[in-house]
Amino acid sequence: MSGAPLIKVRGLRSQFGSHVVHDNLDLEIRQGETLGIVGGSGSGKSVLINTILGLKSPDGGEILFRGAPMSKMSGRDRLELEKRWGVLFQAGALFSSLTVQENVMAPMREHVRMPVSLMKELADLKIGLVGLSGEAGGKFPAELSGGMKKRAGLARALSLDPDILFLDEPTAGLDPIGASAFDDLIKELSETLNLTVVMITHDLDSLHAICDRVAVIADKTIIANAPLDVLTRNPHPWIQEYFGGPRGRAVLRQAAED
Ligand SMILES: Nc1ncnc2c1ncn2[C@@H]1O[C@H](COP(=O)(O)OP(=O)(O)OP(=O)(O)O)[C@@H](O)[C@H]1O
Repeated sequence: MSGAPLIKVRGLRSQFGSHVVHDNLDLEIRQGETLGIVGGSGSGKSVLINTILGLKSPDGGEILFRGAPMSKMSGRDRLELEKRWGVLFQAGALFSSLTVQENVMAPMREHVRMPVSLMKELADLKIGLVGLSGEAGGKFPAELSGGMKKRAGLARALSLDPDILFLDEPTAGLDPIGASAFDDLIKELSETLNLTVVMITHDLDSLHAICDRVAVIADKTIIANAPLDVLTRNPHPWIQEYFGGPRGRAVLRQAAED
């Protein structure tokens, strides 16, 4: 279920030296939706997410949160806001020297004051929520499979009960069964926790399985942002090539049968 605009990117320009990545890019993320972001390699998907997250400053344009420019927020308001955002980066980025439980507790230690026993309890709750056993909580990242690492990363992203979840290629590196199970998990969590999900992905199955809308980056801007069935009728050459290839056609055939 999606609703009012939550985040608006308006006229974004991003560049590194003379290399312009985004030029006059507009994007709207709606409350409660799962938005997929696709685009060729190097088209600026990660830079876009990093800019929304405040890890990179816009070189032009602005990011609005519930209508308010984020650049004008006080440091304190910004920090409060960021506590409500969960992020799962591409590599999972777990601390290798900490157990899964300690990894999930890390954002709590940084942002909230509560007894460690309560943090442990909450961390175990999140670990269960992503489908990991209690035993996994005591393991170190190196002892986990790729799929388990992703789940542990997701549990950490959920640590502070976020409203918005940013996922950078969450199913990359998983086998098709693992990827499909992870898609199901994200869908289930977004529905039960009423999350807004913004997800970079190259995975056509994920786009079909969980995204309400899909935004396409090409030519330094968002060229389309629509539900998958509408998007695939867009004549832009990149969209036609992406969705019209053999893998794209297979997913769309499946979508038509569902
Ligand atoms: N810190 C940086 N310094 C210089 N250039 C950068 C930096 N970060 C990103 N870029 C450049 O910005 C462009 C967009 O990068 P970005 O990582 O957003 O692409 P992407 O669409 O996420 O690609 P992929 O699908 O391959 O992960 C690339 O040309 C990249 O080289």
